[in-house]
Amino acid sequence: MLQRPKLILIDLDGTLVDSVPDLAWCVNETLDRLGMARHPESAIRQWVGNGVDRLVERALVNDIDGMPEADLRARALPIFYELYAEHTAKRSRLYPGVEAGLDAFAAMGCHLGCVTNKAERFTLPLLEQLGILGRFGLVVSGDQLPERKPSPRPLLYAAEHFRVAPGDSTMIGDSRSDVAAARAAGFQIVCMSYGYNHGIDIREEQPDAVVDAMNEIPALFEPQAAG
Ligand SMILES: O=C(O)COP(=O)(O)O
Ligand SMILES: [Mg+2]
Repeated sequence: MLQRPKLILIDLDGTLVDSVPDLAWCVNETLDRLGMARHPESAIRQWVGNGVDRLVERALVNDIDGMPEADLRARALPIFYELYAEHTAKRSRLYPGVEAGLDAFAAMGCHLGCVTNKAERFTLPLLEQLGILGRFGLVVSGDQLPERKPSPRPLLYAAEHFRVAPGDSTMIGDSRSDVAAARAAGFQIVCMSYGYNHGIDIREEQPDAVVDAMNEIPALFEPQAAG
């Protein structure tokens, strides 16, 4: 059993939202406009998780570790930003079990926050358009603090905001960055089996638990002490 948390922080892409259909559409439209070859959605899926700039950089060189020339990057990013601002939630959907999971966390009396590496200008509209922005007492986006996941900093910032100790906090995510950030922050970490961990099974990162749907998570926590 996992300790019953007072604070739950939840990752966005690959955890709450299947955002790859919009991200892939925008990446490929950007590549088209630059006269470059498109990529299959399955490749693009592996590049999500380190922010939208990093996604575009990887797509421009078709390599998760690569970096494009500065002027190609500078031409591509504004095209992608303009497209993604329009296509933030056109094809993106909440995963099954997310709303029921959020209901259950609220019923447990937990503070809830969203901690993502996605830039704020896309994070807030995405949460809003999918109808779950109001569920979170705090949203920490990838460009809001000097460091993002896998740094523990956004998690510790949120714990401080809610005045909850890291040892009473749980992170829910889908990638090795979420596991690393949670471990370094002293949070418990639960991962979703369905997310985007760069094509690698998240079980290899040894989170405290792996589940197939968010509404399975409340049953992992020890029951509330009587009285
Ligand atoms: O790569 C991104 O833009 C965001 O990814 P995350 O929500 O999984 O942190
Ligand atoms: Mg994620």
